[in-house]
Amino acid sequence: MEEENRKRSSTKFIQARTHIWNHMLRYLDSLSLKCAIELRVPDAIHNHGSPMTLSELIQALHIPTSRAPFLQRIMRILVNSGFFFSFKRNEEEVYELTTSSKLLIKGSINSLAPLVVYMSGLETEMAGQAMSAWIKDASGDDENKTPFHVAYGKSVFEFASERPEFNTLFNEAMASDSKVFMGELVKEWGDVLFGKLRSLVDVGGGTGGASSMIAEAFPAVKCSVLDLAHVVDMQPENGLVEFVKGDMFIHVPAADAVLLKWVLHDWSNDDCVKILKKCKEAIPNKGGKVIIIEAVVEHDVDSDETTKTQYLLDIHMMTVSTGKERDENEWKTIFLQAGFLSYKIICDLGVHCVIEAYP
Ligand SMILES: C[S@@+](CC[C@H](N)C(=O)[O-])C[C@H]1O[C@@H](n2cnc3c(N)ncnc32)[C@H](O)[C@@H]1O
Ligand SMILES: O=c1cc(-c2ccc(O)cc2)oc2c(O)c(O)ccc12
Repeated sequence: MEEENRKRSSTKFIQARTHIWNHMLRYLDSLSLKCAIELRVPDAIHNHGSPMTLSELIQALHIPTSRAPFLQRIMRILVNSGFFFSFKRNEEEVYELTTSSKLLIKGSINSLAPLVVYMSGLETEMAGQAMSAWIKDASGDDENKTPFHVAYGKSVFEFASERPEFNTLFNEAMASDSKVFMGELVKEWGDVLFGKLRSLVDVGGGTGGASSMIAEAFPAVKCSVLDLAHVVDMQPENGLVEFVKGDMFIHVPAADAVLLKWVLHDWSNDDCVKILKKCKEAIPNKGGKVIIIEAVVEHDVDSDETTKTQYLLDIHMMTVSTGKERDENEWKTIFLQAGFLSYKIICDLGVHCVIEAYP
C-alpha cells in the first residue's frame, strides 16, 4: 500500500514537472511557426502542387543540404501541432499542407502570415517580458501606460510612427487578419448582417478594409469610414467607401448601421459607453443597429482552444494597449449603460463574435 502511494505521488510530481516544462517551452511553438513562415515553407509546398519531401523542400527554399536536419526538427514540431501532415515515402519524410498552413502562404490573398510574424515578433515579446515590472510599478495608476511603455518608453503607436518597418508589419498584420475574418463573415453571415441596410458607417475603420469588403458584396449599401484626420489623410480613394475625418467621441455620421470592429477592445468601460452613445445617436430608433465585432470571452465554453486563445489575446492586448477583451456580462453592462434596449450575439466565429446592439 505504501509502495503504491509512493508511486502515485511520484507520478503526480513527474506530471507536474512535465506540465511546467511544456508550458515554459510553449513560446517555441510560435517561434517555430514564425521560422517556417519566414523560410516560406507553406509557399514552397503550395507552389510544388503536391506533398514534398524534405530534400525537395530544402532545394526549393535554397537551404544548404547540411541544414536539412534542422529544418526537419522544425517540421516535426509543426506536424505535431497540426500545421503540416507528414508521412514516409521511400524512407524519406514527405510534408503536406493542412487547412491551418494553407492560411500561412505569404503570397496568398488570404494569408495570416503577417499576423504570425507580428504577434511572435521581438517587440511584442519585449512588452510581455515587462509585465511583472509594469504590474509592480507604483506609477502604474497611469491608465495610459502599458508594458510596451516599460519596455520601449512609448506606446506601440508612437513606436510604430518612428519605425516604418514595424509600422508596416503592424498594419499588414491587422489587415491580413481582418481580410481573412471579413471574407468568412461576409460569405456566411453577410445577408443577415448587411442585407437590409441602405447605409453603414465603419467607426474607427482605419484603412477601410472591412467596409470595402461589405461594399463590394453589397453594392446597395452606402459605406463610409470614420477615422481620425491623420489616418483618413493616408487613405487613397478606392471607389467603394467614402472616408470621413472625425472623432467618434464627438460625432458619428448618420447611418442605418454603425460597425465597430476591434475598436471597443482598445478602450475602458467608460469610454466604450461614450463611444456607443454617439453611435446610438447616429442610427434610427427603428431598424437601426450597432454591429460590434469583438471577442466575447468564454462565449463558446465548449471549445477549450477558443477560450484559451481569448485569454491569450486579452494578455496580448494588456501588454501592447490599454484595452481588454470582455465577457458577455461586461458587454451587457456597457450596452445598457449606453442606453441600448437589447443586444444579440449573432454569430460566433472562433475567437471573435458579432454582436448587434439595438436602440
Ligand atoms: C484597432 S484599430 C481597428 C481598425 C479597424 N476597425 C479594423 O478592424 O482593422 C482602431 C482604429 O480606431 C481609430 N480611432 C482611434 N481613436 C479614434 C477616434 N477618437 N475617432 C475615430 N477613430 C478613432 C484608430 O485610428 C484606428 O484606425
Ligand atoms: O497588437 C494588437 C493586436 C490587435 C488585434 C489583433 C488581431 C485581432 O484579431 C484583433 C486585434 O489589436 C491591437 C489594437 O487594437 C491596438 O490598439 C494595439 C495593438 C493591437
